[in-house]
Amino acid sequence: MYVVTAEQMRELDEHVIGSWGVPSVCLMENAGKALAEEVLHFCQNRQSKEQVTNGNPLISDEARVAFDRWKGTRGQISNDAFSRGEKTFAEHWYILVGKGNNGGDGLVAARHLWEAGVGITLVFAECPKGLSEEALLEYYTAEAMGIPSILFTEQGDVTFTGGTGIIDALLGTGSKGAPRHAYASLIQAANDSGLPIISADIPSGLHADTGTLYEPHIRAERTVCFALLKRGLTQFPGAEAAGQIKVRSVGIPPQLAEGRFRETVYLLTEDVLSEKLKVDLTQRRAEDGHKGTYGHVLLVAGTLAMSGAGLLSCRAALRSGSGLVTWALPSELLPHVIGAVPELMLAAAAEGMHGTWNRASAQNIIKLAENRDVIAIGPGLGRFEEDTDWLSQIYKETDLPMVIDADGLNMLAEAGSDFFKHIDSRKAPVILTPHPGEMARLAGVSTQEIQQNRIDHALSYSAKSGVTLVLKGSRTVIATPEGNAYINMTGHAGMGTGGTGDVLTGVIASLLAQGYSAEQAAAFGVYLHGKAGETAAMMRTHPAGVMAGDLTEYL
Ligand SMILES: NC(=O)C1=CN([C@@H]2O[C@H](COP(=O)(O)OP(=O)(O)OC[C@H]3O[C@@H](n4cnc5c(N)ncnc54)[C@H](O)[C@@H]3O)[C@@H](O)[C@H]2O)[C@@H](O)CC1
Ligand SMILES: [K+]
Repeated sequence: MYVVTAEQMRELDEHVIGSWGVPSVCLMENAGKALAEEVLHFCQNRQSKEQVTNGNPLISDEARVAFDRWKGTRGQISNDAFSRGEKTFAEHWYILVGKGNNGGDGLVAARHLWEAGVGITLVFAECPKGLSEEALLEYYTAEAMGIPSILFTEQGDVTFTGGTGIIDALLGTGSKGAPRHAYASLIQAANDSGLPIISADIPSGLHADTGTLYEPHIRAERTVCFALLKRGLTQFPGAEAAGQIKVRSVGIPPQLAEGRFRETVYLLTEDVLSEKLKVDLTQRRAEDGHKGTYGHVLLVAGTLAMSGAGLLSCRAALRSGSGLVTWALPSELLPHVIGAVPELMLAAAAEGMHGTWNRASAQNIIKLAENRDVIAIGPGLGRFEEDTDWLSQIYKETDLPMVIDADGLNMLAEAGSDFFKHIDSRKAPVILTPHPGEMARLAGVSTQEIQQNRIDHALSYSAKSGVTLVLKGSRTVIATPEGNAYINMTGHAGMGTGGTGDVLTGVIASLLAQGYSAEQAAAFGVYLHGKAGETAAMMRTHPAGVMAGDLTEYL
C-alpha cells in the first residue's frame, strides 16, 4: 500500500486527467460516492460490534477481545472493498463544505446520501459561488435536487439540530497552515457537537504530509481517504485525529506510484513484505539446514551496570533464528552472566574500569568479527574515553553487515556527518536504529522537529549517509538510501518500556545473519518485533504489563 504526499497525489491526479483524459469531475464523483457509501456503512454498523478474528491458537478469544478493546481502533487502516447497504431514513447528516475540491467530494456524497434517504444539510464555509470549478458543478446539481443548505456566518451559531453525524469536507490536501476564519469556527463547532464526524480524505486541520495537527483540527471517528494513503494519516498525532481510516479507490490506480518518485513510501503490510520485499513470511528452512547455515551474530553490548541490555539482545537474536550468537562483553561482567542464557557464547573483550568498555577493546572485536556474519553494537554499552575512535576503527576494519544502536548512535552523533563519508567503498550494509532522541542528535535538530516530520527526517538522513535507518516510536519508519520507506503498523503502546529497543537490535542482527538484505532485515525485524509485542500483550492481564523480556518469549 503506497503512502504519498499531497504533492505526489496531485502529480498522479494530473497524470490521470492530463495523459489519460479522465475528466476530473469523474474522480470527484468516485470520491464522493465512496464517501457516501462509507457513511451509510457507518450508520448501519453504529451499534454492531466489530467481528473478532483470532488466528493464534495460544490466545483465547477473550484475551484478543480485551486487547483489541484496550488498543482501540483509532489510527487503524484498512482498504477492504465495501458493499453498499440499505437505505437509512432515521439519519440526518450535516455536511461541512469548503471551497476546494474536498468540498466538491462532500457535495457528491450529499447527493448519494440524499438519494439513500438520509436527511442532509449542507453547511458552506464560504459563499458557494466561490467554489472551485468542479465543485461548483456539483453545487448546482445539489441545489437543483433541492438539498437544504446554509451559509455559515461568523455571527450565527451552527447548532447541528437533529443531526446524527457530520461529514467534514472542509479542507483536504490543498489546505495550507492552520484553518482560518469560518473553517476554524466550523471545526470547533463540529468537535463540540459530540456527533460522530467522518472526514473526506484527511481530517481538516491535519498537515497531509507530516501528521502534525494545526489548531483547531477535526477529531474524526473515521476518515475516508481517496486513492492513496496520505503520509500524514500514518503518523501520530495525525493518525489519532483521523480515527479509523479507510482507503477507497477513485480511479487513480495506486500502481502509478511505483518507481515514479524519488521517494516511495509503503505501509508495511504482509503483502508489502512478501511481494515488494520478497520476504518469505513462513520462514521455511531447508531440511538439511544446520547451525552454520543460519549465521553467527557478534553482539557488542553491556556493562556491569547494564548487563540486561546485552542479555535481551542476545536472547532476541537467538529467538529470531540465527544459528549462533556470541556476546562480546567486558571481562568483569562475564562471571555474572555465565549460564543466564546457556545457548549463548561469551567472549571477554574489554578491560575497562568497573566492568566497562575501553578503547583497546576495538582490536579484540575486530579479531572476533573475523569468523562471524554480523556485528551489532550498542545496547547497554555506555560511553568511554575515545569511544568514537573505537567505533570508527571497528567500522573501518570489519566489513560485516553492522547494526548500531543506543550509545553507538550517540558516538556517531559526536563523530559528525563525516563518519559515513566512504560508505560506498564498504561492501556490507549498516543499519542504525535510533529512537527520536537519538535521531535528533544524529540529525542535529530537536526531538520535536524529528517527531513533527518523521518520514522526511528518516528518508533524508538515510539518503545523505548511505545507511538503512530505523526510526523507532509508534509507527516506526524504516528508510533506505535508495529512497524507500516503510511504515510499520504492528506493536502497541505497552511496548514503551525499557529494553524493547535492545530486543529489536537482536532481531535485526539475527535476520541479517540469516542472509536477509539490510532493507528486508530492518523492515521484517520491526514487523516481527511488533507482532511479538502484540502476542505478549495478549498473554498478560494488561498490555501495560509487557516487559522487554516477554517479547523474546514470543518471537
Ligand atoms: N486525486 C485527487 O487528488 C482527488 C482529489 N479530490 C479531493 O480534492 C482535495 C484537494 O482539493 P483542493 O486542491 O481543491 O484543496 P482543498 O479542497 O483542500 O481546498 C483548498 C482551498 O481551501 C482554501 N484554504 C487552504 N488552506 C486553508 C486554511 N488553512 N484555512 C482556510 N482555507 C484554506 C484555499 O482557498 C484553497 O483553495 C483532496 O483532498 C480530495 O478531497 C477528489 O475530488 C478526488 C480526486
Ligand atoms: K476534510
